[in-house]
Amino acid sequence: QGPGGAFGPGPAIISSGQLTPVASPTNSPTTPAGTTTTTPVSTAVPSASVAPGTPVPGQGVYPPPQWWCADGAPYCPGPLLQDVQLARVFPDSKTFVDKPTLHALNDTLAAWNAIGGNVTVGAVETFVADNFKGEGLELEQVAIQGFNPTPAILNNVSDPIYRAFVSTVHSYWELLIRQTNESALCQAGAGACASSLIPLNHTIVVPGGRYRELYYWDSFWIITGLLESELYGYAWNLLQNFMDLIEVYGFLPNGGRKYYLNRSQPPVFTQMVDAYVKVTGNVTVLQRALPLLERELKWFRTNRTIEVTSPWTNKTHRVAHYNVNNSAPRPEGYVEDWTTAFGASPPLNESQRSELYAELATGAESGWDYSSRWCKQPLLNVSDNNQALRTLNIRAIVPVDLNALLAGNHQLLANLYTVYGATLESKPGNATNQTLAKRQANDTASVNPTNTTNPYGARIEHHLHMAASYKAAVLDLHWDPTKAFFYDFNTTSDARSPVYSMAGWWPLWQNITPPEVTRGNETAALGIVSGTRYLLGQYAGVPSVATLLYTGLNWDFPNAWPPHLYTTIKAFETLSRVLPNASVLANLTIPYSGVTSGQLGVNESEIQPQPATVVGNSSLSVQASRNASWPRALAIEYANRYLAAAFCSWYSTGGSLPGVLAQLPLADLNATGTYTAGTTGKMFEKFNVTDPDAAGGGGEYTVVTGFGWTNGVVLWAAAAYGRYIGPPSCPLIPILGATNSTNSTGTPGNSTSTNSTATFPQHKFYGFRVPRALRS
Ligand SMILES: OC[C@H]1O[C@H](O[C@H]2O[C@H](CO)[C@@H](O)[C@H](O)[C@H]2O)[C@H](O)[C@@H](O)[C@@H]1O
Repeated sequence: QGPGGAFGPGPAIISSGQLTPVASPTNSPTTPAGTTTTTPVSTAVPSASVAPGTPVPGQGVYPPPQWWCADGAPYCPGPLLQDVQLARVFPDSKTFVDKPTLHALNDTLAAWNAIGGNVTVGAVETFVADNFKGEGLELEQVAIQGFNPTPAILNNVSDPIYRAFVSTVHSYWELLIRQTNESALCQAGAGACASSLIPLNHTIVVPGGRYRELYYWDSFWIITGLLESELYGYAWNLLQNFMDLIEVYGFLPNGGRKYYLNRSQPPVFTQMVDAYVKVTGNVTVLQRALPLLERELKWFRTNRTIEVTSPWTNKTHRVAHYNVNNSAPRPEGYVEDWTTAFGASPPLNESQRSELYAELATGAESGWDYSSRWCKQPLLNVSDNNQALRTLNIRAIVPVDLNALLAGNHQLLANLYTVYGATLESKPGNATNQTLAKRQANDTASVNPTNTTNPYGARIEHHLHMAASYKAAVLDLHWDPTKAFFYDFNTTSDARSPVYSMAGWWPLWQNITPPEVTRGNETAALGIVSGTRYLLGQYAGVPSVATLLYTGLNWDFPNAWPPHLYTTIKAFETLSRVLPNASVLANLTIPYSGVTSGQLGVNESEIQPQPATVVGNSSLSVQASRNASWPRALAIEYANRYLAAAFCSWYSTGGSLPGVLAQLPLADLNATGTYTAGTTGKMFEKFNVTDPDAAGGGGEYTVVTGFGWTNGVVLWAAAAYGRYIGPPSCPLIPILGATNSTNSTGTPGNSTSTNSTATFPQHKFYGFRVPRALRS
């Protein structure tokens, strides 16, 4: 990869007109186009936080031009970008690079050059105000089409509060659907304005907040939710956009901005196509998708694999790692990356800085930006993350989740060829085609490489071989039979990483079971879940905490991310399938002493405490889980915790459900420390393992709300497990259920819940609220 590498001499750019919009296949669900509604464009005004005459730091030392950014636009690393970003006229580095220029690129560059040397913060402030438009202007919100206010999944949710909540989350898609705003688009050429947006031909669904464009791996959970919401057309549109992107660039970039073109993200496109085909039975999408799925997987194989010899078996495996060719700060994280390089001691020389920038971009490619998983010394200085970030070593790590995912992708692609080949064999228009496809897509056993009648026999064989190859690597390099869990493999130390992380569930998500478990050994399987059974009892919030190390990084304790809630439950579902006769346990949770030795990578004394101020641990509140086999019970309890966290954090930021649940009084909302006056409930991008009421935190930006994958996983969890889950219970938050009864169901200091059958808001909880801000 590099100049002339992945996609030719310069960046190829999709612009309207360059790509022929793809027609909807005849039997696809309606593909919505857009009727514009109010476009939520914010125009952050540049504002200096120091005296205008203050010189911008760092002048004269700039990173080299980057291979992916040949047009000298303001979002490309160079003097303009660095001086503007280091003037810090916006609190968030992403704001500036999302602003299109007001005038032609040439005029903008001329205005910049006119400033001359010795750039001051005031000069930057004026330059940005005079030459740039609102960030995100090139995308517009569109009115949702084909919206069914009562999708079938609502019937799967027993509790009335949750049902109304899920219905509300379902309605949030409209807030996140965008289409390229043709009228605001910068055309190609020197006389045109410049914008970092990659224009797309179809509607997208954005995560929300500062993430105002398409994101690659987020879109898998977004599509999962869209399918639950019966919004098949928007799922189809996302797939078409991804296919357009593969056609133009040869791979899928991190997101829909040109500054993301030097990297990808966890490759979940095959999973998206598979999910779409399974739910809709629409296999015609495969006609275009199959060659492009091939292309994406080949890109990973060509650009992101290395050979590693196992220290245990001496076998050599070709395995994937994240690896970005980059020698400049990330444009959207410029201040942060520059500060990591320059703001900590000892000073780094130019080549050390280049290496660091490659590591930082590679961390972003992993989706886990950033985490103790990738650091040589994650706990070096927890009050200054720059110290740990300087020890990033991600390119030398063979991530367990990535390799498990690739194994699963090849398996799914073999399945999809089988399905598509079968439909070609039957007559076009045959009414049984879709039924057949749907059945086969759900039946992995249907893949038969010796099926000579399938025209794709050779491709099926190839992908089964690739799946087996990645699977063998995962079981050799990542599975630790002593600790009974899957870990990253570190090529620097030639050993497995000691960090217990949620990535370790991905092999089971992708149906890779260790040999002990495959043989039906329940004791071995209980060893795998021992750590998570302990965490379920230890913490009050969503137990799928990224890691157990409290570093202050975004993908570490206490943050629990929606994708991992999903993949962990999927892993439990795999165990449930492999062990159909698994026991019903008297106690689902266990003490630390019951955890397989060494599994969690930290001693009991190093386990972060559950703050006593958060009471009302909602674990094991689900009656159904008490009678279920343990893999199923774990899945139910995880879903319960997740729905509780999504609901409670939304409710404590002003959420209400007309006729079902009143908004909290202002005094209570203010006490939460997360409420912003005048707003309604927020859907957070991540949660806190210790507190179902709170959002996650840390990382390089303020917690984001919206939020695509959060909503997608709420809808999925509700559809799959909502029937088992009773009323929500939020620690120390009075739930103002609509009821005529004045009976209190709570006592001071306990969490509570309410039945929600009646009609008028009433305080149901006479407890007290501990302001989050006062908690340790
Ligand atoms: O601006 C900082 C980084 O933001 C993104 O990463 C985070 O948000 C994404 C969107 O929800 C998510 O996909 C990713 O896992 C998060 O860590 C972006 O993807 C990064 O490239 C970017 O540097």
